[in-house]
Amino acid sequence: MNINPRRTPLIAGNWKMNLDHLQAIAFVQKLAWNLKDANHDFAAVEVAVFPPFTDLRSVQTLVSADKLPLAFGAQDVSAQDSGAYTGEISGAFLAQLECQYVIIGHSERRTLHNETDEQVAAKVTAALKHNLVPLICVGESAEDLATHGPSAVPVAQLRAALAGVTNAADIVVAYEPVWAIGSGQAATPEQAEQVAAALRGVLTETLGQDVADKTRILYGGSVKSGNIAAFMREPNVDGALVGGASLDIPEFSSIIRYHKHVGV
Ligand SMILES: O=C(CO)COP(=O)(O)O
Repeated sequence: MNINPRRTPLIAGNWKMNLDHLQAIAFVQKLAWNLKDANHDFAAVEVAVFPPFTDLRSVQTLVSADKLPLAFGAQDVSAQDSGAYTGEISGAFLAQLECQYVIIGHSERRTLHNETDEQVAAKVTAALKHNLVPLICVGESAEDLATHGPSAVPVAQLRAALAGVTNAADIVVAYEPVWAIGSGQAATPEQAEQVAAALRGVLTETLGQDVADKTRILYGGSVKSGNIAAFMREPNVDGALVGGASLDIPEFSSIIRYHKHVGV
């Protein structure tokens, strides 16, 4: 288990394009009750949800009114602040909605929307400008893995994403191998650790030891309640970015409470 006191584990749920704003309210309420009933210690394992843009105002209102100990964020952000960018969402708007985090460079953005490393870097800079913590996603495809080995592509993607980051910024990195996303075939904990260690090396190189020590690196790709504990035992894995399983309250709650039900 990760015992680095500088890194609070983070379990994050990326809802992708699921749950409308009414469903989001019911879901977040139930998730919070479920975790409260289970006496979840939010200071020991942080929980964040990433609903679609159209849900964020509803989630913010609920979290704020009921003082729920849940963090939330958006699934993407514009590199621009404002102007003639139809369909884009400014980091300023997300900050006004009290989003703490924003996912940047998810593989579905990179592959389905041809998002480049340069665009990812510009979005990271924009997020930091608006005091949002960028949750930077990196990961190799099955072809990349066969051609370049396990860490070359994620390492290059992270270097590129940090191009405009100069100071000791608050960031989170998620290693999500493309072949493991939604496939039911998760990486092994050893594979995740190998890449996470290489990514921490990039953080040390670019932002210094202190930032590298306190930055959380998550694993994502077919995380379930049955495999989370093994990932969390790895020294460089500080949490998970969960897709499908984050939409099932008992399952997501079980992932969040990984140390209870499997005795890590
Ligand atoms: O893409 C993911 C989270 O961002 C992972 O998705 P799954 O957990 O559904 O594999």
